[in-house]
Amino acid sequence: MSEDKLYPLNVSELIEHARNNERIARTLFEIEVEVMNLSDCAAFFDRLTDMVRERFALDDVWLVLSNIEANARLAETLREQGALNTILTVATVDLLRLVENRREPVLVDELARYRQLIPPTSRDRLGSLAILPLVMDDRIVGAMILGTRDRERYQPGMEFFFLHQLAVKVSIGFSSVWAREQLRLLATRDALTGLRNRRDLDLALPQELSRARRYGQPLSLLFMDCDDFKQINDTHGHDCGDAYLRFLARIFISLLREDDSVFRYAGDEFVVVLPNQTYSAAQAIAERMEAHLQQVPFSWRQKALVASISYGIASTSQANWLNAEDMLRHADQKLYALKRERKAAL
Ligand SMILES: Nc1nc2c(ncn2[C@@H]2O[C@H](COP(=O)(O)OP(=O)(O)OP(=O)(O)O)[C@@H](O)[C@H]2O)c(=O)[nH]1
Repeated sequence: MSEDKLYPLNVSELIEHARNNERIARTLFEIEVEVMNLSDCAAFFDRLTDMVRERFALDDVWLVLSNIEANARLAETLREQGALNTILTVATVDLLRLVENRREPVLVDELARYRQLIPPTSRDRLGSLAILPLVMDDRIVGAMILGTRDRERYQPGMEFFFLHQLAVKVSIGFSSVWAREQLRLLATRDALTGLRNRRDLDLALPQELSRARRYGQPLSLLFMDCDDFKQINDTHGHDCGDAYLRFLARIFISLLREDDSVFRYAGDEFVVVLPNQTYSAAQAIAERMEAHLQQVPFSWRQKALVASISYGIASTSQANWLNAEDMLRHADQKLYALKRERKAAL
């Protein structure tokens, strides 16, 4: 995207200039159409940076996010969704200083000062940059950066009308894909623990079951419930109960594999879906969780509370479940049978 011929001197140059501008405008429109309907942030960002790099013959295009609190969720979402292109994180003060706190593109051909905005692998090969501030909710939250080996291509003081247009389109596009993403998160996540919620389990479990059937693989699930959770609330307060549930969620996630999923089913009940795991593997996981909770107490205001859970297992390696509800009900019944057994033994 070169906009260096601002005042052509003759008619043929003027026509060429107009044609060039038309080409750029068309390309920008094509990029906008292509990325407009992408529904997740990583797909939006990957497609956008690939297209900008290809269509404008750039050497590198990447995203920089400032380290403000609001970006942590965005960065995590991009990571979870497996964004393939480079994303750098920089301190907000540094970013604002380097883009001079402006919402317009910054063109630079002296790169030393901007090193922290450039991926290490590109630092020694680029000659100039166009830094396009990314604005969300009226705040500069990052930048999309266009890098080229050509030192002449982006120079301070150059006209940047189309780059500015691109920056605005990127900001609007990113804001709307992120808003859609957050709506989806609100609908599928439990607000207290950040785990997937029951509604998401209702969608995911039938899919996992039919996938397991199709590929002839086992599928197991654990239905888990905290023991005497009401007593924790009653003795230490609701805040402690909330923190305890968040603690459990972190422990469960840390002990599971990437393919496994944990859901908060209700109050103090959790469901773990274990694709490709047999009954005995599920049993081993549940025992590992119990043992871990015995060893790592939850600490609340200098007190160590030992969390304990009961669980029930349902597995396709034991029965040929016709549907997800039956499987879930079976695991729930097993859980309560174990609870009764444990209480009777006290
Ligand atoms: N702090 C907190 N408490 C919750 C939340 N959701 C549900 N609860 C409480 O969880 C408690 C669950 O109590 P019970 O179902 O009797 O379970 P329990 O005390 O663990 O008893 P057993 O399951 O028989 O061991 C209730 O007191 C609910 O008020 C929450 O989000 N935060």
